[in-house]
This record gives sequence, C-alpha cells and structure tokens, in this order.
Amino acid sequence: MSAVIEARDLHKYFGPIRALQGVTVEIPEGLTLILGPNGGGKSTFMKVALGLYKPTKGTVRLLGKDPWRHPEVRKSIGVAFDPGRFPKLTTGREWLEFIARTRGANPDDVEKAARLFGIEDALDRRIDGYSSGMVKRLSLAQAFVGEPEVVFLDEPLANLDFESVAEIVGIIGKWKGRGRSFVLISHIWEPFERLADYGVVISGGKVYLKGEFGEMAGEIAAMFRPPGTDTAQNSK
Ligand SMILES: Nc1ncnc2c1ncn2[C@@H]1O[C@H](COP(=O)(O)OP(=O)(O)OP(=O)(O)O)[C@@H](O)[C@H]1O
Repeated sequence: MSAVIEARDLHKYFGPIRALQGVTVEIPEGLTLILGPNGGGKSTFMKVALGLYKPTKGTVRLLGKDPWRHPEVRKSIGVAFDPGRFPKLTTGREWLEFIARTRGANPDDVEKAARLFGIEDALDRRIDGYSSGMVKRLSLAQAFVGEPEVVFLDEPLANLDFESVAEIVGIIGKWKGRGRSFVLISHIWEPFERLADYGVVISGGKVYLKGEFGEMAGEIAAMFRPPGTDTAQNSK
C-alpha cells in the first residue's frame, strides 16, 4: 500500500476562516493519531483527505489517488464522524445496509459489524431511540462494515464509559494486528499510546508536530498536562 494520506501545502478556507494553512504530511500505514486543540483544523484535514471538501490550494492523495477526482477510492475506507449524523427515522440496520451498498460490501457484513460493537439487538430499532453510547457504537460499526483497508475515526471514544473505552481500543488493536490501518482524531489519546505508530498535531491550521509516535509521546503528554503541573508532581 502507498501512504494512506499524502498532503502537500494543503489549504482550506471557508470564506474568511483559514481552517488549513499549508499542511504537509505523509501519513503511513499503521495507526496514526491526529491531535490538537479545538478548532485547530483536524476534522477539516480529514474531510479534505477524504475528498468531501475541495482544497483551496495544495494537493492531497488518499491511497495514492486524488480523492476529489477519484471518489471511488473511498470504497476502501471506513469513516465515522463525531458527532455521527444519521437519519433519525431509519433503523440501525437500514443505515448500515445503506453504508454497505455505498462501499460495495455484502449485506451479511452488516450483522457482523453490528455484533462487533454489540448493537445487534438494536439493529431493527429506530436510531432516534438509541442512547448516545449506542449511537457511537453504530457510527463505529458503520466504519467497520465490509472490513475496509483503512478506518478513519473522529473521536472514537467520545460518549463511552470506561469499560466501553477498553473494549473499543481492544477492537482497534485487534484489527490493526490484522493489517488494517487507522487514522484517529482523539482528544482522549492515552488509551491509544501503545498502539500508535505515527502522530500529527494540527493547531491553527498548521502541522505543529509530526513523527513516530514513540518519539513524540513525551512532548504530547506535556502539551496535554494541565498548566502548573509537571512530571515530578504527577509521579507523587
Ligand atoms: N463547514 C465549515 N464551514 C465554515 N467553517 C468551518 C467549517 N468546518 C470547519 N470550519 C472552521 O474551521 C476551523 C477548523 O475546524 P475543525 O472542525 O477542522 O477543527 P478541529 O481541530 O476538528 O476541532 P475540534 O477538536 O473542536 O473538533 C474552525 O474555525 C471551524 O469553525
């Protein structure tokens, strides 16, 4: 596989808002964590990389292809946004079947993905009756339907209790072990520390840090530490 994402001098403006201002990064296979402050440009980067937004300037390749010109490349990618947006009057099954069709997956994959995230018993209920944890599980199931090569998840651990966090991280680790790649945007990054291969910090529409995750974990931990605390205090 070529790099999952190759971005060169990527800019994205929304009128006067400069959401991305020259992002250059190569996201390799494996598990990549995209971190950074609220409004920094992480989701915009993901949407431009997926070909959902057209870059204002610069280029992006998704699995070696321009996703804007070759939207079919998205068939190899599973995606879950946060918050997940669903047509409320449909059932979980109808929604996952729709996703399976767009990805050219088998309808049997719907049950499989639902079982993976423990929502198989809710599949025939309308999504507007789901709890927020179930909605999160539905959006994760959507990303895994058809076992795509690469899975993009925006805040996969939001709205989950402690046990569920461990369960979801376990599923991601298992799939990574089977050769799947992940691009995760997560403010809750510690549970992924051992799984992450590569890290990118996007802030103010620019790449603030990028590299092998193991080499930048210390810097990232320092960025997320509350002001006024240091390592010595934390270890007491
Ligand atoms: N569709 C849009 N129209 C106008 N402005 C947008 C749009 N999408 C994002 N923005 C703006 O672009 C900037 C970057 O937003 P983005 O959602 O990419 O940040 P983020 O890093 O994902 O933030 P968060 O951690 O809060 O989810 C923000 O100023 C946001 O308001």
